[in-house]
Amino acid sequence: MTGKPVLSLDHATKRFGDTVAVEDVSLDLREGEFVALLGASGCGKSTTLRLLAGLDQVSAGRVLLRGADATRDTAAARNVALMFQSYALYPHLTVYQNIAMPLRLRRLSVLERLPGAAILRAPVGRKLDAIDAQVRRIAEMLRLDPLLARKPGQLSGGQQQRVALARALVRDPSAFLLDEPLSNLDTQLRADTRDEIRALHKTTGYPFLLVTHDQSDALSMADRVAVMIDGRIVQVGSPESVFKRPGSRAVAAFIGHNRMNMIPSGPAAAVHPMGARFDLGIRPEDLRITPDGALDAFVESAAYHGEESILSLRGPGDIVLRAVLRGAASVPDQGSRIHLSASPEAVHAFDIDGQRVEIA
Ligand SMILES: Nc1ncnc2c1ncn2[C@@H]1O[C@H](COP(=O)(O)OP(=O)(O)OP(=O)(O)O)[C@@H](O)[C@H]1O
Repeated sequence: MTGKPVLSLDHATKRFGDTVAVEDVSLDLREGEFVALLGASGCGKSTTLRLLAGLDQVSAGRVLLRGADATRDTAAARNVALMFQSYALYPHLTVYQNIAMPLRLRRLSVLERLPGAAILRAPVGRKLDAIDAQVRRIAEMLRLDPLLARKPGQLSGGQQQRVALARALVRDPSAFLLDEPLSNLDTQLRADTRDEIRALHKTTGYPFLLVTHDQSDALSMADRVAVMIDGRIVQVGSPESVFKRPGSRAVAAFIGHNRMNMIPSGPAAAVHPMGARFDLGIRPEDLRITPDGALDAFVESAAYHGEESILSLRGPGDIVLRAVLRGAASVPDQGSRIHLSASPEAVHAFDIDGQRVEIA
């Protein structure tokens, strides 16, 4: 990664009473990059984001802004843009007024915000002109210009989302943090908004941090994925590396639409020689039915899902396995015996502590 760090956590820990929400987390958000913080519910993602934004203070460790200690800086001084899943627009204000609001609060005094203030004093007029130019620039970028006079109630969900994005961006933030921005959206809108956020990242060049529990969002949108489990970041890497080379059993189990099969050492030797010493993981979609496959299994059930079929299997030593058959592959009968194999690069090995062992 080439860019300089813009916003960083340096060995940050956050406790709430006896609960350790975030433990010894170090993470850089660099110039122009898109990072996804991925983890299950309650693992500490939102707290991490709040620490970066300055909405919560670290219990230990530091927050850095462009390399300088910002641990005690207020949220306003860090100027980080935030977007949450509920985008809470002001319902009584127009789209234009919603987008302009952060700039009015920041640049105008209480008196200057009164209606008619611009007529009385020229400097106020100039400030309002500058705000107007900025609002129109952002509105154009997000294709909101035809909607500026509407109120939020007169917009679709996706349009409201774009207004919220515009309002967050208008302040020219140091970084843009998004907390589950897609979770309230239906499938189509979700796909569109994903594209929208990706495009926005490209156009603006701000560092983006997306907090999500959804691996598809993380893998499809980010340059780097940070996987968080129980308050710790356990692996950071490209989407491909996190998926193809999970650093631990826990990451392997978390990433992938179908949970990775774990075959204990011993029976696992049927699949790969390393299985004599290590537990082996194989994704259900990487198991193939082949007449000479070394892994015997009994078909307990087969569920047809249209594009794929999922087999529930019982393997040697009564281990439970799943296999995903794609496309036109013929589905074996319930109660039959089959033979399975996997190519060596689809086999992951884990030691007794659950850490990845390279076997290639
Ligand atoms: N203000 C608080 N007081 C006490 N405990 C808290 C507080 N905020 C968070 N926690 C606890 O810290 C842990 C991490 O919470 P956090 O909201 O960061 O998780 P998350 O990964 O964002 O979860 P979700 O995806 O469900 O939003 C949880 O156990 C939560 O109960």
